[in-house]
Amino acid sequence: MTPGVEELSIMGGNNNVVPLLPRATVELEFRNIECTMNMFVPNKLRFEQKQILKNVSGTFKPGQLTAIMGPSGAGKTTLLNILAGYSTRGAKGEIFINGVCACASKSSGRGGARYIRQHDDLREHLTVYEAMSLAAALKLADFTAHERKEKVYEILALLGLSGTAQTLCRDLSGGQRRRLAVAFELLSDPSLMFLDEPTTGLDSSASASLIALLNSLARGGRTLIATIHQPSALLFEKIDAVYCLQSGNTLYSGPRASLIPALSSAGLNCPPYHNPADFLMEVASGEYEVDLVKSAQTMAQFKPTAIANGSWESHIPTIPALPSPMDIMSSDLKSKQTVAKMKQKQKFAKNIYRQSGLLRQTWILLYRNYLMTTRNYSLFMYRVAAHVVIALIFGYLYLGVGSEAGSVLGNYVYLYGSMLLVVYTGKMSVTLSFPLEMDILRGEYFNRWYNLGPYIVSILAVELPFQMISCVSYVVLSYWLTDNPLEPTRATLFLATIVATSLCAQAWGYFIGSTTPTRIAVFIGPVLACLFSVFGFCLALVDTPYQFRWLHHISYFRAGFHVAVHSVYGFNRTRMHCSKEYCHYITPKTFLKEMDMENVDIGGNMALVICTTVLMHALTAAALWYRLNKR
Ligand SMILES: Nc1ncnc2c1ncn2[C@@H]1O[C@H](COP(=O)(O)OP(=O)(O)OP(=O)(O)O)[C@@H](O)[C@H]1O
Repeated sequence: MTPGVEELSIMGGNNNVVPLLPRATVELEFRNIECTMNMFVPNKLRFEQKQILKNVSGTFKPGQLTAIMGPSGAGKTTLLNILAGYSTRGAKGEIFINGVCACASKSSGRGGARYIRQHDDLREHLTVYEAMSLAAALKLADFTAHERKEKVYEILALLGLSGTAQTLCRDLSGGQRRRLAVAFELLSDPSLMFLDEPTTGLDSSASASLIALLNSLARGGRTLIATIHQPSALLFEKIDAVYCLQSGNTLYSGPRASLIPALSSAGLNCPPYHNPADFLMEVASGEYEVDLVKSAQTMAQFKPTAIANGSWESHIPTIPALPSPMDIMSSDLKSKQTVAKMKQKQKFAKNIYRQSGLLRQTWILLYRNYLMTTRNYSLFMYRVAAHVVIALIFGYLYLGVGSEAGSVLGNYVYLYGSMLLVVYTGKMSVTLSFPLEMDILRGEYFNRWYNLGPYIVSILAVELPFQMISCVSYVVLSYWLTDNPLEPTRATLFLATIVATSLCAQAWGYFIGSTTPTRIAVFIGPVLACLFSVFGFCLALVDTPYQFRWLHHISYFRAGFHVAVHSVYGFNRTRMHCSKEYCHYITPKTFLKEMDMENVDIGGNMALVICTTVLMHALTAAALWYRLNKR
């Protein structure tokens, strides 16, 4: 199959047409796709194999909007995910993009495919224009700022979103959210687009306008494939081709216009004035007592020439089609200026939709995070306020214990409590929030907005300072209230240890959040923090059973805590003030000796904390890469 070449244009609101490029059309063919998953059967307490797709084949053509239909659980999303390369677990078979074979089990965007998921996770605190501009900056490296701006406005106009340009994404309606999700991907003008249930949750008018839009995009030469549950007759008319699944088998594959005649050929006659889509779903759900395997075979042999004179669909009202980008261009191409502009663009047609470089991506993502943070600073304020409140409470409970020889154990508990606090806040804030971020990251990464490295840097560049500021606000206040030594070396070392340990816990939080489902992460995080905290606080190394000593050595909590205690009582601190008759720990050295902290290797312990932090971030990056690339 030779890819056709289409010339497209999208018109801006100001009649200033920026021609889009000659774009190869994509024909997608798939053969013998199977999908088998291992499912845990609780009653039998074992895994069993479930075949979700059974040898399905078909072809999706450019210039058409194809609907994958079928009853719930028929395998629509599974097929869409495999075809898009979005999730290919358990898949087998062959997929051909313009005749070039790609293994179905390989997870990657097929032929630059874009995938729009059912849950359009948007960056809620950006306006529509900001979100689009930032996406354009990431995706369109070779466009000038002016061209990008023009293109953003053109696409917003095309999708009927011009009026919402300054609206925050969180305030958009369901239909507008879906259209914005499509708008993001149109920036790079993909030839192949997959949409998972784009109309779910929309009312009939929003669904109609979205399907009309998809139809007009398909007319521009794109191959559009969408899973659709049960379209109304009005929506169904806007669909060009239907691929119907029934329990993992193909029931019907062909033009929408041939559906009813094909069903008739298998003895399944759609009642007059009945929505053909509803009828198809009733057949696929087994409401008619027919052998569906035989019916599917008969329909597969049906030749479209047998279509009746169209009377079967004459009762369906016609929706006026949106002007397609092709139509728009054909009229505007008359302008010489436009042709010149197009020729100029054609020179670098192959690279025009090049993703930005890594440094630029980092910069754009940092700016995006900065914008979102400034709009949603309450979260940051709550976090700092919580640390300040705890500092005041601890400061009040342990007031002045740091300078008093009789209160050394009280101060020891304050130091332990401080360490525990920063470890928990550092870890849990990201352990729980990162899984929410995963979904949106998965979508943007799959659709090639950016690389993983810049994304991680941009996230850490916001989270690290947040946690540092929170820790500093806690330490400064509580350390002062507890009257611990204010000598610069001791105070700085204490602060540095607390911050470093908190950041290490945060790195653990990222690792747990990126590798475990939230339900498991909520207890794995605290359990690990608790386990590590035991070593070094209540349990000296000599008292630790041999089989657990490795935990003592790798515990970042122990390392940080020992340095913190040493910074307060070590470095030959002189005798302390004793307001009682007898103070056992009047010499700080006695206390350190009894706590098995007399010889703390400051450098070694700090190195352990820092290396663990780096290691956990590296493991998080590796885990994320694996999850995003091996789907
Ligand atoms: N990861 C999985 N492990 C085991 N079974 C799965 C998995 N994902 C999907 N399935 C099963 O595969 C079948 C098809 O699922 P799929 O989501 O593709 O159906 P669908 O046609 O899109 O359904 P719906 O319209 O309800 O979304 C279902 O029975 C589902 O339980």
